[in-house]
Amino acid sequence: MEVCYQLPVLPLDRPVPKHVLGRRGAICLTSSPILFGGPAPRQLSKRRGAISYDSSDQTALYIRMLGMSASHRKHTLKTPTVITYTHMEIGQSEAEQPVRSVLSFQKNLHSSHYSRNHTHATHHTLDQEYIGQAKCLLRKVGSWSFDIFLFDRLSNGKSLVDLTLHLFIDYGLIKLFRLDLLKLRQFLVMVHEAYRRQNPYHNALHAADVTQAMYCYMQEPQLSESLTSCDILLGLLAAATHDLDHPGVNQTFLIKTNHYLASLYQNASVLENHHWKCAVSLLRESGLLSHFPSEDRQNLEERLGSLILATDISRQNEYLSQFRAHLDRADLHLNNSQNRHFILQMALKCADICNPCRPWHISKLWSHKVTDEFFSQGDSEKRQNLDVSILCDRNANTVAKIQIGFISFVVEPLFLEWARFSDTPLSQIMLGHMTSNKYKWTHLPQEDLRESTQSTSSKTLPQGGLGP
Ligand SMILES: Nc1ncnc2c1ncn2[C@@H]1O[C@@H]2COP(=O)(O)O[C@H]2[C@H]1O
Repeated sequence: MEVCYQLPVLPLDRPVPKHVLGRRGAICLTSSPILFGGPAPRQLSKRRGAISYDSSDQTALYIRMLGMSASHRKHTLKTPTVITYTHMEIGQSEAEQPVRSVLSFQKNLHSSHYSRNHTHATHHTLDQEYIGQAKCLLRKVGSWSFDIFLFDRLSNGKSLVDLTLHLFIDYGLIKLFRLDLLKLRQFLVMVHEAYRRQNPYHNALHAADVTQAMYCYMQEPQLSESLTSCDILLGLLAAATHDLDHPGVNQTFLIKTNHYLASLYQNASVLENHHWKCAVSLLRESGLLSHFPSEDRQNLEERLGSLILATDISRQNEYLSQFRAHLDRADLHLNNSQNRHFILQMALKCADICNPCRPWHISKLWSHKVTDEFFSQGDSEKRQNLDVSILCDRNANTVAKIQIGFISFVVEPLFLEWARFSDTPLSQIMLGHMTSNKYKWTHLPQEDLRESTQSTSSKTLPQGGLGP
């Protein structure tokens, strides 16, 4: 359906004057040949070169330990198509798989507990539903010390839905893009449901955390002055959906267990391609963007893919070298749409692995969660007589050891470059937490680290709780 946009014509390739928007800058209309119909970002059309797997540098080694293998890399960016996914329970035999695995991805969502019980709630806007404390906390959504664990509890475990909806409203995206609030909420509920709650780390809470971090980065001066409405829409959508239906194991595991996703995506960015296709699938099913001209919709889906694929940690060095080269040449001009897209990719990459840069009481919780997931993959590998992935062997690792390696070889190199690009108080705060967290993992006795894993946020919950 063609849509008649009746909002005033705004400059499409420039940030929108603040007075047009109210509180937020950088909003403009859709249907822009620049934003939607323009040439696909360079990363979309180009086949990737090989990552420095052969390099002996420690960063490459660490990244390889995160579960990628050079021989499996063959990058292609697939054309978005709607694929009906089934939930395969990784590590289980066909016979062990629960009945829901034979349902389609969408049917699963529709028949889910959450969807059934929240259909009527879609008549409410976010703020109407909020209890006072969650609402209060949301006022600090732009703060780096925002406690997503506490917010998740206050929002009855649906932090991803509430936080993302709040940001859409806050940015004025609903009006600007003529979004249907009910469809938006339904879409976000479907996104929430498509994350697997049994994963210790790759679940909806991680997506909420990444979305909040992405918001912080998009609020940084350079970005907030230059991002367009489409960039913002994409940034939020990509952050919220970037790990959809994550199975809780890495690509190597999928490859060595002959999982169908590995063959579907030819062993290249298997998980990221899956997350992207799930996101496209949910976008189409929800009809959220059905009023956009099809060319714009397609462009948005492709850009969404390019952002989500950038979160493939095995390609860290590739992106980092590009970033470094741009910074050395000082040629990242954010009035250029391709440069803005690249910065959004880097921002999403930072948001995805920013947990070691959070305050200690939050950061250490993520560290334990991600390690739980690694170790549970290792246990499954042992049960199946497979080689145990290095970081996944609970007998050969400690949380502290993993954290020190991850911070030194993956997080620090990325955030140092980010701070070069965005030399702001936030960047200094993140580097400060990162350094002090690394110090704690290095110097605190193991017993102290174990004792301190209880979230301060869980202690601040009101008596009686707020539901399941
Ligand atoms: N605190 C952490 N410690 C160790 N590895 C991490 C941590 N946070 C994120 N990661 C890894 O970084 C990866 C980023 O991409 P994935 O989400 O696929 O998987 C993530 C984990 O493997």
